[in-house]
Formats: sequence, structure tokens, C-alpha cells
Amino acid sequence: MAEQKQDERIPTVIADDLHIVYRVNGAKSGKGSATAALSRILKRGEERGVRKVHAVRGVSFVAYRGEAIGLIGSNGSGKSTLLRAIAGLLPAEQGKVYTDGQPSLLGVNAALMNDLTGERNVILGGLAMGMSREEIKERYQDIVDFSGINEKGDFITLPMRTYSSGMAARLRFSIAAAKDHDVLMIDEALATGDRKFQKRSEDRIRELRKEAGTVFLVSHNNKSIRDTCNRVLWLERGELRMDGPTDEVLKEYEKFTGK
Ligand SMILES: Nc1ncnc2c1ncn2[C@@H]1O[C@H](COP(=O)(O)OP(=O)(O)OP(=O)(O)O)[C@@H](O)[C@H]1O
Repeated sequence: MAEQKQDERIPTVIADDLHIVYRVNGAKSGKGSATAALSRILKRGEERGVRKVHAVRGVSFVAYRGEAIGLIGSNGSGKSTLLRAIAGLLPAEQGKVYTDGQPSLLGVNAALMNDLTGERNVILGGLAMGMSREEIKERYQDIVDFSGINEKGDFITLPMRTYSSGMAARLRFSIAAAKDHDVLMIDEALATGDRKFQKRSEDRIRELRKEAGTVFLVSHNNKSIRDTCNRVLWLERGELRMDGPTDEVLKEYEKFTGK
């Protein structure tokens, strides 16, 4: 498109006919005849006792800098799998994902250490995201303030195992949101935390978006998606059912779910 301005529409993530398949150990059933077992073994590509879950099926899209993209769909439709694949954590069975820069995945299960204090986790989490010690030091107080962990006492010096799941999720979000990301992926982080924290997170996502990154947000909360995202990808059974402006996609999705 020759008339496009150069500083606009810079692709950050390209998924091209992406297929992700999980392989799960364990036969469907310990019972069954020897013939059935044999036919399973002989069936091309299917090892004995390994089941395949085809979680993402032929998904293609291009994400651009400055976009905040919501991923919606029923339980098990492949949203988290797609995020993990974009983050490079899952190999593609078929197709490809191209990313510009290192995507950072911020999930409620992001690996922080339960036995370490919040304070140590802020440092470790920052280092894991590629921040320097100096940067972490500079932003430490902002991270703690943003998380609201210390609002009801000096929790940041306690091990994370003493936190409620909401507190832990808030800390994870705060650590990840402290850095400017090329591509930031958030899995349900906004579902936890109180209203005040949700509002802070949404504001921060908008800022990150302005700071030229691309944000992906997986959420079952249509309001969070509406307030945060300009575009939505709707997955069902691993397939991309719709890709478009938030309002248009949510309208169809709400018809589908009856909400
Ligand atoms: N580690 C795994 N091993 C095997 N199968 C998996 C694994 N993770 C997910 N799946 C399967 O892949 C499919 C997609 O799961 P995924 O978690 O991506 O869906 P989701 O849309 O994020 O779901 P939810 O909204 O419930 O969080 C499901 O059928 C799920 O059972």
C-alpha cells in the first residue's frame, strides 16, 4: 500500500496458518482389545499411548504496532495456547509465527518463586524480562506502589506464598508492566484484583499501547476487552472465527454466548 504513512502499520506479530498440537502421554483407556491397540500403534503419526490435542487450527493474522488485541472465545478454544505459541513457548506443528522483538508473556502462572519475598521476586522477574539491575532499582518503588501489595502492611518483604492469589497476580502484572514491551501478552491478569487495580492496569495497557508496543489480552471479561482493546480475535475450537474491531466482534460473540 504505497499511500500508507511509513510510521504506521508496522507489523509486530505475523501468524501464518498456525497449528499447535499438544501430545499427552497416556492411552485413551487401559482397556480395549489387543487389535485396537495394535491398530493405534500402526496408525500413522500416532505413537502408542500418546494422545494429540489439536489446540490451534490454521490461525492467521497480522498484528501491528500500537494495537491492543483481545483474545476471546469459549473455555478451551485455544486462547492461552495461541499466546504461548506467540511467545515462542510452544512449537508449531504446521505454519509459522514471526515476531518483531522478544514477546513477553504475562500470565497468572508466570514463574515467580513462592518461597521468595515479593521484593526478591520483583528483582528476579525484572531480570528475567531483560531489565538491568539499575532499571529495576529505579522502578522498584513504582512496581510495588502499582501492585498495591503494601497498602495493607509490609507484605512485600514476606514470601509470596503468604499472598492471596489476587495479590500474587497483581504483583506479576506490575512487574511485567514496568517495562516497555515490543509485544506484551497478558493472560487474564485483569480478572484478578479489585476495581481500583483493574483500572490502573487498564490505564497502563493503554500507555503501553501508546508507547508503540503491541498488547495481547486474553480475557473472559468483555468489559475489560471493550475498555482496553481496539481489535479482537475470536477463537472457537482452535479456529479463528472472527477478527475485527472490538465492537463488531464482541457484538457477534455476545450473540453467540447469549449474553
Ligand atoms: N499442556 C497441555 N497439554 C495438553 N492439552 C492442553 C494443554 N494445555 C491446553 N490443552 C488443551 O488445548 C485446548 C486449548 O486450551 P487453552 O488453554 O489454550 O484454551 P483457552 O481458550 O485458553 O481456555 P480457557 O478459556 O478455559 O482458559 C484445550 O482442549 C485444552 O484441553
